[in-house]
Amino acid sequence: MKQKILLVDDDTDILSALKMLLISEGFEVALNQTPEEALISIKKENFDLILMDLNYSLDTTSGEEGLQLIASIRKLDELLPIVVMTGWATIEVAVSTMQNGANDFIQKPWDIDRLIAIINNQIKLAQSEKNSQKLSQQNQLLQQQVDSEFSGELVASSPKMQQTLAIIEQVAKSDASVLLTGENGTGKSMFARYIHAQSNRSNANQISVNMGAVTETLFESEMFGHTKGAFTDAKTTRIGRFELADGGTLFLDEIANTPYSQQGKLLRVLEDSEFEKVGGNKTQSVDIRLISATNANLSLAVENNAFRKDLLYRINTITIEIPALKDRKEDIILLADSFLTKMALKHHKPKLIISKLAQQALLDYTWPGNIRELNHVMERAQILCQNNEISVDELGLPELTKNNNKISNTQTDNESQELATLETLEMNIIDKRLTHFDGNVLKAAKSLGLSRSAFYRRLEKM
Ligand SMILES: Nc1ncnc2c1ncn2[C@@H]1O[C@H](COP(=O)(O)OP(=O)(O)OP(=O)(O)O)[C@@H](O)[C@H]1O
Repeated sequence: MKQKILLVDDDTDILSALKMLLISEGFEVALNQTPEEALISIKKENFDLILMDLNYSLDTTSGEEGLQLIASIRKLDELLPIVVMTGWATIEVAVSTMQNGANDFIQKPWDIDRLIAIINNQIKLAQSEKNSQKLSQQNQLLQQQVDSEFSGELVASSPKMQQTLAIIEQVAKSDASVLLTGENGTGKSMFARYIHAQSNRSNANQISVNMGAVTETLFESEMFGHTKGAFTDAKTTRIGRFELADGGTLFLDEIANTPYSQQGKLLRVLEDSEFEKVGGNKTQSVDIRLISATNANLSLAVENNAFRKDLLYRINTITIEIPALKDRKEDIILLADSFLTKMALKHHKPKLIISKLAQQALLDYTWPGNIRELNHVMERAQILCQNNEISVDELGLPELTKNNNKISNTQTDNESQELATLETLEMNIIDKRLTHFDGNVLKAAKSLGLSRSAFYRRLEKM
């Protein structure tokens, strides 16, 4: 795509000469004769650079109008390169324009090679500044993902998971929108990452958004970004998640929790692949592959007017149900074992083994919290284990805890059993509420008198 330069000068001869020169150098060019026109153009269109005069009204030489224009452009966009031209260059003027936010300065009549070199340099610099802003935001998000999630190998040996994996691998290479459904902790986020890694976009980033954690008021700013000054706290331009995911994959987790009032906006961007930053009126194009996940029944949510039907059709080109752990028993011991391997490596300790009885207990349990719960059970067992073999008691599984009078001879054991019981109670209540409210975190949290973040903290603990 050609780079676009806005030329601002009251002298039409200069505009024509520069236009010819820049077009011959491969740029696209737009022309304005006044600062007012220039500001309107900049608000409407994306430019890669502004090349501008300092004086506009007849007989003025103060440069005041130009300096004001620079300041106004900077309020709209901190990174847009501005190169100033003037016929009476002095050091003071140069310093003053730079202090007001211009990036470089050239004297009229211009030296063609120098002008082109300045333009190319400034465009490159701005581009790399934009990229580094984008990268640092992407890094932050990716770091959060890496910190919060198990990054071990994917266990999927059961016939059910083999079937699911075959579909996932087939779908991954296409650009189709994928909706992953399944209970909490079944691995939807993990499979979203897997799909991205297997896709043709794997060299670009996958950006995740937990839709349940985005507040209604900040929804647009979070998703589409905002311009500097768009609202009181908008001190700098912010890049939204759509823009960060450009060229890659956008993963919308807990999609059922998208505030209803924002669903129309989300749909529009998904359909048009275009959006505007909050406070800006320039349209930006974006190229993303969408993966969404939910543990809610979205068709029911549509019937209850909690989820837009048209949005559902847009996100569910392919729906893949990730089976609950109780329906893929063949994976349980393999998963438990892989968690133990990972923990042993992490803590530089010998790997523990699981006794035959403990293995049977793991197979008999129903795993309402699925793989996340299994991970936590193994983590706790690793801490409580007295020797190198995990016993049934040390698993502390809920049913066993309730009926077991024989265990807990030490005080530590007693405490951990009590903790297990409380955790279990809490987990059961949270699970029931989530099922009752069809996976709607906000409603479930409210019904328990908890804030959304307090509820998420507990979910995370589970
Ligand atoms: N097949 C798998 N092999 C190994 N680990 C897995 C597998 N599936 C899930 N996990 C691990 O289980 C945990 C829960 O998985 P994940 O967060 O992907 O579930 P989820 O379905 O997205 O949960 P939620 O609905 O609560 O967001 C993570 O630590 C993940 O790494």
